[in-house]
Amino acid sequence: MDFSTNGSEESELYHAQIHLYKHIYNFVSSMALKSAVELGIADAIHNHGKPMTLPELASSLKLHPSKVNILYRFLRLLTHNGFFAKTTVKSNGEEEETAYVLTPSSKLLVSGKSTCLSSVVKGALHPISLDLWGVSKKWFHEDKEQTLFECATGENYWDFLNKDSDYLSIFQDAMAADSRLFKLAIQENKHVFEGLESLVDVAGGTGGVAKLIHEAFPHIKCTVFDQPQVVGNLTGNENLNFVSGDMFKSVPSADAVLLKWVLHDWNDELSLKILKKSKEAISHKGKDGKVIIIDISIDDNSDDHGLTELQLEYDVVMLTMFLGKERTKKEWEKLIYDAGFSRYKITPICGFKSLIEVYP
Ligand SMILES: C[S@@+](CC[C@H](N)C(=O)[O-])C[C@H]1O[C@@H](n2cnc3c(N)ncnc32)[C@H](O)[C@@H]1O
Repeated sequence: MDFSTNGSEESELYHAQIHLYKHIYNFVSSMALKSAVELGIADAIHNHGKPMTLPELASSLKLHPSKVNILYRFLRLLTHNGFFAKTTVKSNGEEEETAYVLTPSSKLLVSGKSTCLSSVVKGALHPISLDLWGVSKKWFHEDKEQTLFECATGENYWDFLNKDSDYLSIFQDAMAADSRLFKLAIQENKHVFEGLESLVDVAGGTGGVAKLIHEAFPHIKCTVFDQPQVVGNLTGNENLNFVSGDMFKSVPSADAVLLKWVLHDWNDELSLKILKKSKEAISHKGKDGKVIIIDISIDDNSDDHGLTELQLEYDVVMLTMFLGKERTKKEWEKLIYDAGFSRYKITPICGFKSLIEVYP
């Protein structure tokens, strides 16, 4: 050992080692979660309708008997991580047996529910999302402005996505799932949409969010604006229509522009272009038009370590996939004022995101 230790140095050393090892092996927790989703553990427990013992779970998942102990070991980690909880049930012989129940986190993995986020697990932990990290050293040393994704695959993410229909649908499912949770945020922030007669959801994907707004405010004329390959074949109705185009060229006119999970994909220069096109789109409303941004606003002063960690992880995901970024309040303010808007209001929503109303 390089340095002599007294009690407190030893304790610091061991704490540091635990801290380091925990971060080295964090991926095991992510992968165990992915396995749970692929096996359908949350669905099995949910469908069982009562606490489920290990043999019951293994049988429902149709696992070979040799895998029951492996399932137990995965469940032990996932239970420790808060995805399942243990209780006891009495078996036929009145003997007490351990059984598993869902927790609020694993309830988010139950298929068919409007709050199901399994597709986000599948998308974020897909081999395509993980393999790129293998070239990160090369990426750092290359004198080329490109994403880690481009460095790994030779293509930008959107081109790649549009060529691989299986991966495209995983991506769209993940986006749609994330958007469904937005329903709660709409209910809690009705005032943001009240008084609007029209809204265009720019880069709105397949329209998940616009449909929620349409349900909550049927009188608002909603337009979903996205690339031709995303919305070209979609049909809507009188108050929900799909328009294809390029948001860097122009944005359809409306009382409000919604940019949900969009600006974090782009660097400041391109985000500024999108914001300026959005400002043009609401110009007919004068001072009454608004742009509604849903994105992360990093709070540097937050004492919620887990929340900040998640926001900073998202930032690195956006950087590596798109050269995009998650922004602090100060960075949002600069971008908003640089785009020519005069005021803004930030409201935290959905736990880790923010709704930013921006006015001309
Ligand atoms: C992260 S997704 C956001 C989807 C949606 N807003 C949501 O929250 O579910 C980004 C979207 O930007 C769209 N997009 C990318 N480049 C675009 C462009 N130049 N014009 C319009 N949409 C674009 C993509 O097709 C994709 O649907």
